[in-house]
Amino acid sequence: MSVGRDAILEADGIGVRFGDFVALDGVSLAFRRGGITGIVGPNGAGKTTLFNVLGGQARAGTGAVRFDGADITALPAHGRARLGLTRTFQISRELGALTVLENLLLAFPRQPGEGVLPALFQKARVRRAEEEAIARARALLDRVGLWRLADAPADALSGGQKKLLELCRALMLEPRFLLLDEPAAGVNPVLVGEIGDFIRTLQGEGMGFGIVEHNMDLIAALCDPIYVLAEGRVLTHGSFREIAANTRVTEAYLGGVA
Ligand SMILES: Nc1ncnc2c1ncn2[C@@H]1O[C@H](COP(=O)(O)OP(=O)(O)OP(=O)(O)O)[C@@H](O)[C@H]1O
Repeated sequence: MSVGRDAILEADGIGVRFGDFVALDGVSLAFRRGGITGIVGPNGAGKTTLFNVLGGQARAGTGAVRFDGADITALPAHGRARLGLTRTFQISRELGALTVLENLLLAFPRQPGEGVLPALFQKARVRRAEEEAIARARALLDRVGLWRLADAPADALSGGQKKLLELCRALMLEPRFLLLDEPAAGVNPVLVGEIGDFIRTLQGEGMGFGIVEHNMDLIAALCDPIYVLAEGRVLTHGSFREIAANTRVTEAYLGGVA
């Protein structure tokens, strides 16, 4: 399957080493504009490392990353977010102590400082930005049914609610393309379904996704194409039916890359 000119995000020959260990070895893949692309593979295959390179949290030793035709290989994460590319992060212990609403407000992009503005205008501008952030946060929390928990500490949420909060944090940046790191991990099956529905709704609004996930039900329900990573390389890619029928994929999951 070729994504070709439909690609919004592309990785080209990405190589990452940790000392002598090769975590990614010339990985090339493409994410379709407005599509939902899956990345699966056994533990240690390099999926999170690849997401870090795509999101700007880590630099590759070799290769290039392009977003919407622009070379973003050297662009830091906040620069990528400004272009419309962002990713989710697990709610850390520090963020868990903050309320649900505070988590979203912290994620709101800050305006670049304009030091020459008189203090009075600056204040008005900051207040407007705060009001905008609160309105955006409220609208998102309403959508996922978490507004009633706005003042609760994030740590008090269930695993699934935390995943929805992670998603909303990323949505505060109004991305065009979102990388989701294990959106179903630690989530009960009912909420996995709800998270999947929400992703589909966002896709219907024009957003594209890349999803790293071990939950094959969610991958099968949402993703096409799906890339299979094993030992730092792309083993194959295709529809869920195609990769499920590929014996090299089964073997990779059982421990030996064919
Ligand atoms: N900072 C690091 N230093 C050394 N080795 C690392 C580092 N980060 C990752 N690795 C190694 O690189 C390999 C790929 O790790 P990565 O987390 O990308 O895999 P993964 O496919 O996301 O695995 P999982 O499904 O278990 O999350 C692993 O062997 C891991 O131990």
